[in-house]
Amino acid sequence: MTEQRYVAAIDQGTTSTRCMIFDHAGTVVSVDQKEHRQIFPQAGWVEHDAVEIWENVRTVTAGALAKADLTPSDIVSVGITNQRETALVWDRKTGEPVYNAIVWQDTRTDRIVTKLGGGDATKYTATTGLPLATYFSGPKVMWILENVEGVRERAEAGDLCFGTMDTWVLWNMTGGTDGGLHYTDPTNASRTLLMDLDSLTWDEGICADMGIPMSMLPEIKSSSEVYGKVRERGSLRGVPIAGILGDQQAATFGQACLSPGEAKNTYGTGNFVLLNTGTDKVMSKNGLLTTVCYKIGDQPTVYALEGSIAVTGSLVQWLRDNLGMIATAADIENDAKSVDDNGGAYFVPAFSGLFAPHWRSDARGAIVGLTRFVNKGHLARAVLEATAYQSREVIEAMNADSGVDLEVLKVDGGMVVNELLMQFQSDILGVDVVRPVVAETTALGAAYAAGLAVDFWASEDEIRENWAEDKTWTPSMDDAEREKLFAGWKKAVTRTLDWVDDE
Ligand SMILES: Nc1ncnc2c1ncn2[C@@H]1O[C@H](COP(=O)(O)OP(=O)(O)O)[C@@H](O)[C@H]1O
Ligand SMILES: O=P(O)(O)OC[C@H](O)CO
Repeated sequence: MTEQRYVAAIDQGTTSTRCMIFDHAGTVVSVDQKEHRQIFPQAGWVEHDAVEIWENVRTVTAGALAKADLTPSDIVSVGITNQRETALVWDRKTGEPVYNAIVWQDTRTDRIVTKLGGGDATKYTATTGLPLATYFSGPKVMWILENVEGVRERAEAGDLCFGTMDTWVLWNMTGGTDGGLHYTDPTNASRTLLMDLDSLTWDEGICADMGIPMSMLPEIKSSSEVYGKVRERGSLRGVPIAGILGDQQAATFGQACLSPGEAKNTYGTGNFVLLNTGTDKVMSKNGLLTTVCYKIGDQPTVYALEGSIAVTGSLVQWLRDNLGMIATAADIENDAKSVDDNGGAYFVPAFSGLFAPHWRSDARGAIVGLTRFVNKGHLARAVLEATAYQSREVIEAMNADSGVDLEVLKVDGGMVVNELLMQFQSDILGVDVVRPVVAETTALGAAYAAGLAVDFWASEDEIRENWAEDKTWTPSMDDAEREKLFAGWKKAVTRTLDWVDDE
């Protein structure tokens, strides 16, 4: 009987919002997707219109149901997954955001984080697992409180809510101003710089340092439990909302990296490598983040080490949208195939500074090694190679921190259709790279979390059984060539540092 029923997942990503419906085998039954505007008010700032995003959630939810010709009674539960860190503050009485959502890539909090740390970027690392960096939500909320008129008073009066996009979507789906639930899960909360990684509670001292009233913060629930039901006017009316995972943790879950030592790399706007470290919290000495991987109901918390890379697929977008060098993202592969190598050119896309393992907000992008020999094909290769080198940097750091020597890297995300990139990734790492049949692992992971909570899937074993390989790439580059290329990359990275002057 269960085979006739389905689980839905809402994936609120950086560039688009999707709703996907899955059956019991984890197969995609239908998808609907809509992009939203990327707002760049000034250099280094990135915002989203949260009202537009909520409208898109409604549109794609209705769209996915219609495409599969399903009604809410066919759906056992719905999960939410989301771009992480992106911070929103809204009025709990009117439902109106006080400012656009400040996106994870935004670097406007540069000076705020430097001041907070007083020269020590690791000030909150022991508690939160994170370095002080512009990437995380807390300083973004601080910026809103300090810079949007009247907001601090309203926050102190208890009128405002803070949330990452999971919370915004959940609050609206469950009724908004009419009883909306103000909850988040530990994977999202662990990206705010405000949560204690051991107790999974908000740290009052850090909140006080940032001037963030505790009344603004959502309640931290688990990643898999029934939080509530969709509001009566919603197209999924009455369906239990039963899973919340940040998108990279959701992809880890959807890739069935459910045992310590298993890792995945997601190739989207940025790249995010997560290694499941089990119930052990591994603190990084090599520039990685310690984060919550998932917490299923009242089971013990599972942690992960994460290597977050800010710019990978978005570099391909930049080539398309800002330079017009390619017409579609897929064109980059043909251009790259027109040459045998990078011709000596390296492209370091430090557009938001450099994230893991460097954490250098003073870095900016650079193309180095240019000669008159370099042509469009070489640059296309340099663009794709940048993703693979950055991935190797964080995987090396992971090995140093955890001792785990990956035998195989599971991959997913929008860039993994690029065969040249996948082969180069395997070559530059010297390990097998494997892509699963269902590459939509982010939405799948959220669906699994929501399905486990209502016993649609009985256990994590069923999730492991559903995972199936589509294609594997094996290394074909000799060691000397591999190390020569990677040494070139490391040298190129040094050329991007110390670029932004302190004003
Ligand atoms: N064939 C391709 N080669 C290289 N990059 C690609 C290709 N197709 C899509 N991309 C990149 O993949 C990214 C989209 O991946 P996706 O997983 O949908 O992103 P996100 O979830 O971060 O919004 C875009 O940045 C796009 O430039
Ligand atoms: O929406 P994505 O896939 O670009 O993922 C964004 C990450 O969650 C940022 O930490």
